[in-house]
Amino acid sequence: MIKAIVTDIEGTTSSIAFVHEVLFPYARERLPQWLEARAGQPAVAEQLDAVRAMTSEEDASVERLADVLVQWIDEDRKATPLKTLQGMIWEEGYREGDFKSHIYPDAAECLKAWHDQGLELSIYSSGSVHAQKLMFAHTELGDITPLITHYFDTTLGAKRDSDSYRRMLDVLAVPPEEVLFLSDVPAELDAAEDVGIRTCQLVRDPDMETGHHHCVHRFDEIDLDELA
Ligand SMILES: CSCCC(=O)C(=O)COP(=O)(O)O
Ligand SMILES: [Mg+2]
Repeated sequence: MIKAIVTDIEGTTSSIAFVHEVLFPYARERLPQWLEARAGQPAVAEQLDAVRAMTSEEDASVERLADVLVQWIDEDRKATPLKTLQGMIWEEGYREGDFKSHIYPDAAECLKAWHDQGLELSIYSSGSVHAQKLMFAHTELGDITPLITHYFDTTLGAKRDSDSYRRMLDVLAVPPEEVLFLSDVPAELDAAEDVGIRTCQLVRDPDMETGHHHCVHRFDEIDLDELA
């Protein structure tokens, strides 16, 4: 019986277009000036040092690091310091009312119904935990955060690495066969399946790559008994 559900965000609860056409450009456009103004703040300086370490450019200027980070945005790199900085910039966007986040109505409705049935709901995204909380607090359909227990990001490990799901199970403290992971990316589902987690692929777009996992188009097509 499924007792805990963990869901991906981009392409699963929320549209890829919102992430790639609203969030990423918002951060990309502001990042150079934003960094120049805040590079001395400890929380920002820590991330810039992490980028220096990752690129082996120990003496890189803030301007150089901004170029690296913009390139990482363009390559959709899931690097933890980039994701942390993006979350800080998006916080300003949400606060200023520049955008609200997208969530598919079927996802919002099912998360609410599953929560009301007593299932424990968690998120696993490459976006930072801070960015995830902002995203679910500011959806077009209201604040979804009261439904969510755990948030996992790349500090857990990469989403295509089975060890990340092993660590997740330690936190969830639920046997793997009682956990369902939802994602639009077969490689992420493969990694979860490797440790015994049940899987279901969201295929929001007919052109999506599929694997051998059970597929649905919407959350309300998910039959928890069938997947148990
Ligand atoms: C927290 S919303 C921003 C999502 C994001 O930055 C991203 O890279 C999407 O990754 P996901 O693992 O949700 O596909
Ligand atoms: Mg995804």
